[in-house]
Amino acid sequence: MIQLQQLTFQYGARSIVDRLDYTFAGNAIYGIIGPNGAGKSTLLQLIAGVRKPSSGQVLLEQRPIGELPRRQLAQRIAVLQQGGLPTLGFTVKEVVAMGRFPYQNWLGSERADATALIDEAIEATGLTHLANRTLEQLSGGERQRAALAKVFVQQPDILLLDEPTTYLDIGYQQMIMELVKQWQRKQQLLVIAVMHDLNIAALYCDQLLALRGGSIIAAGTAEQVLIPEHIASLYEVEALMVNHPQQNVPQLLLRLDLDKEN
Ligand SMILES: Nc1ncnc2c1ncn2[C@@H]1O[C@H](COP(=O)(O)OP(=O)(O)OP(=O)(O)O)[C@@H](O)[C@H]1O
Repeated sequence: MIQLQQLTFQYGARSIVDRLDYTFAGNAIYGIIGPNGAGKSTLLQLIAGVRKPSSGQVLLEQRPIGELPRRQLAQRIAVLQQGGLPTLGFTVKEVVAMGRFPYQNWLGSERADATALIDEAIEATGLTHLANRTLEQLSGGERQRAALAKVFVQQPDILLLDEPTTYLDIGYQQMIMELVKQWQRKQQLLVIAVMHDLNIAALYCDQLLALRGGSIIAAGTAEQVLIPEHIASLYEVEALMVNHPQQNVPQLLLRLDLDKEN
């Protein structure tokens, strides 16, 4: 469980994250939505412990996140950054194995052999045939899957995803979200994902948190959050909501101003 208590982050006098109170309970996928510059990535960095709050706090099981030793934090929280992984000449297998760093001693070895876990993660992400290729020889979608395999082997109980499907075609978007969902359900993880695609967010997230100007303007299920009034207030667009015929969740269509076209 992650609790935000009056969480605030400022650049100079400007509050990027402004006195947030919110609880992320375990075993669910939370989506953070909101316009560009709303403070979504900053919030994720505060939860990851890579930024320090200006005031207020992030609690992990009642303890301020800044008090936890780095290594212990890395065993609990994994972060999938925007754009996947940098390409530095490492193979898929080498990069995935790096997910085990938090469990290794200073000689780079760990008590249990993690080879089977690494192979399993590579297989689950459909990368077995690419395991010995270097990252620069992969497509963007394959690289994103390698990044996901790396966080799988980190065996966290909290997974933070910063726009996990950006730059991916719809096939890869669905594959990444399906993998995350299957893994989340199997391991009962807490997943917190910054999402730009509201329709994907509605399909995969159990709860949504809508941010604008560093404040929460709505929180709840997709049905509660994705209503035209909120969409207008977040993005300044007029939305038409339709029901997904299979999943019974809202999906968004843009309303066109037909007068403007003539
Ligand atoms: N180093 C910095 N100094 C000053 N302001 C910054 C700095 N880094 C980010 N900001 C500002 O903080 C605000 C929030 O940025 P953040 O990246 O958290 O937004 P976001 O909601 O993730 O946006 P996006 O959807 O565009 O990724 C933005 O207005 C941004 O310009």
